[in-house]
Amino acid sequence: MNPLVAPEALRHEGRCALSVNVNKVALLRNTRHLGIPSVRRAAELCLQAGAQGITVHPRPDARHIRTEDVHELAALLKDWPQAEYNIEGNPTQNLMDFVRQVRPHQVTFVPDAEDQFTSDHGWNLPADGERLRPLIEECQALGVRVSLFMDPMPAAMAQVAALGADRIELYTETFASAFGTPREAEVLAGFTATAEAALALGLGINAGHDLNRPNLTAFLKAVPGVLEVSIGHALIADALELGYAETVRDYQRSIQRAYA
Ligand SMILES: CC(=O)[C@@H](O)[C@H](O)COP(=O)(O)O
Ligand SMILES: NCC(=O)COP(=O)(O)O
Repeated sequence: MNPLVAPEALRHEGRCALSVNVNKVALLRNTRHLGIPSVRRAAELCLQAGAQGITVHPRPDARHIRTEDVHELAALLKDWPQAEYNIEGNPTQNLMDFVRQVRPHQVTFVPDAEDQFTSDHGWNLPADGERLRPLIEECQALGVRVSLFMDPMPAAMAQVAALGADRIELYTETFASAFGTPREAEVLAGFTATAEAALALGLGINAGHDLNRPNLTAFLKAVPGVLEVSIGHALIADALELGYAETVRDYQRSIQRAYA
């Protein structure tokens, strides 16, 4: 069992849950027909080490996470009742089938094109809003929390709230690329202002994209109320050197340092 407390309990402690994105384990696995490295085993080792959730982003071209991975991880997560399953994707493409079949704890709507290299922008509201509204309602009717992937734009938070979404996921690439440069403080201020606007409207806050061990503490110190970070690329790269367990523990230490 997960030795740490559940994400909802963490919220009350003012701490942040770590959801490990295992896309890149699948990417490596898919270069042979041998089934290694195992996505399921990677997720299990991360949960055993104290991760509070698993994230996948099954892209339409199945370049990494495949349909069977989504189902296998859903089965695994049933053995981890305190951990959360977060599925990311574009609800106008393949995402809703997964939501209907698997009913994860959370779905993150991301406005990616079918052949997107990697996610690189948030939703454009209100332009995309009316397409999203019925899909948000359907997810919520299935008991699935909905988070919208958003750029750091305080003024857009009212549109998110008006759509009835539960959370935003702050797209953090601009912070990651500014980290350690003279632009860092100014860029972080935009994230802080967006989080404050979201909190004032009762929205929950997640964050992700290019977060890593060096930049995570600074982000969480500056941005209030972050309930969950989903981290994949850097964390799996670290795990190639350190192993999953030591890597997850190290990211947890980075999170703890933000609230020390
Ligand atoms: C939604 C998001 O932030 C992405 O980071 C995404 O989940 C990663 O996708 P890739 O692993 O395909 O780059
Ligand atoms: N939602 C972001 C995510 O799951 C992982 O992004 P990255 O760490 O792979 O950039």
